[in-house]
Amino acid sequence: MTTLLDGKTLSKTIQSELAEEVKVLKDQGIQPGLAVILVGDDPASQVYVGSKRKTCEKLGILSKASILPASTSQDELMAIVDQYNSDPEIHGILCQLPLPAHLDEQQVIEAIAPSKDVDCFHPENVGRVLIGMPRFLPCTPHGIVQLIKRTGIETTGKHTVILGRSDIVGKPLAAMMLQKDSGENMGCNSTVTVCHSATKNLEELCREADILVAAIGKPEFVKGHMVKEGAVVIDVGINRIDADNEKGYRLVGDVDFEEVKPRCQAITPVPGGVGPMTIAMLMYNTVSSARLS
Ligand SMILES: Nc1nc2c(c(=O)[nH]1)N[C@@H](CN(C=O)c1ccc(C(=O)N[C@@H](CCC(=O)O)C(=O)O)cc1)CN2
Repeated sequence: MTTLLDGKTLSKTIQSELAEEVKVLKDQGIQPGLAVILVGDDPASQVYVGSKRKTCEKLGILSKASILPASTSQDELMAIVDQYNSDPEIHGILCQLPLPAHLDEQQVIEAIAPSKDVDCFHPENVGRVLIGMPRFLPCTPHGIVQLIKRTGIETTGKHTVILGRSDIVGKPLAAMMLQKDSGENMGCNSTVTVCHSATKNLEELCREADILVAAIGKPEFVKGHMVKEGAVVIDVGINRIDADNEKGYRLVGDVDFEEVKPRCQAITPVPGGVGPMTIAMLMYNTVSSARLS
């Protein structure tokens, strides 16, 4: 029997825990607040920003948003970041990615005060994760580790193979899976291999994985023959492919779910796997930031 790693349900459990913590903070006179910046009209980004705002409301977190046109200039965007940096009601700031092509994402990321960088994208916070002294943990990798650990899946001594070397998922997840597990730091004591577009023996490496994480943005790339019997498969991909339905698309992951599922010990679905965990861990960071303020 394959275990379904149900991120939708686990994210609700984590949200309930956080709602309790928000109540405690409010009793102490601390109202957690998150600022979300969205530039342009990318439909998927609009969905994610909407979910972030709704989740804040549900948890009792103050949410402020700057929804800006695609024509916004770098200077205008930087001014908004500055404004939130000095806003005492705001403990977390995020700029939804990707930004329109004319804007410099890295400059925006580096302008966010590290103490309010709840995405954990600022170089200072990325560096802290790398040396095992995190202020925040990056949301998607942290969501993956929570899904694995709270299901009771062993990570110590296991071989984790990550497909994709993005700054948001592949690289920080590699650091967390590699990190020595010392109880509270979300380290996993795993042996890690990161595969990318120039990796030669990618299929062979995938077949060696005890834990296989697909984060390459290629619809249904991982096929049954690439997965070892009894592996744990984590699908980070959220790809919209054309479909003859009301929405005109359906979501598929980077894993061919039907082919891979029968071979696995456990697998995340898409939708309802890693995606909802990303938002839960963003809320976790916002509450932590308020607690630290
Ligand atoms: N500033 C950031 N930008 C982006 C991040 C991020 O963490 N910070 N990650 C992704 C987008 N993302 C959050 O922002 C995100 C992606 C997917 C989901 C999610 O819940 N997906 C659902 C399906 C939703 C749908 O219908 O499309 C699921 O998988 O079940 C949440 C957040 C890139 N940008």
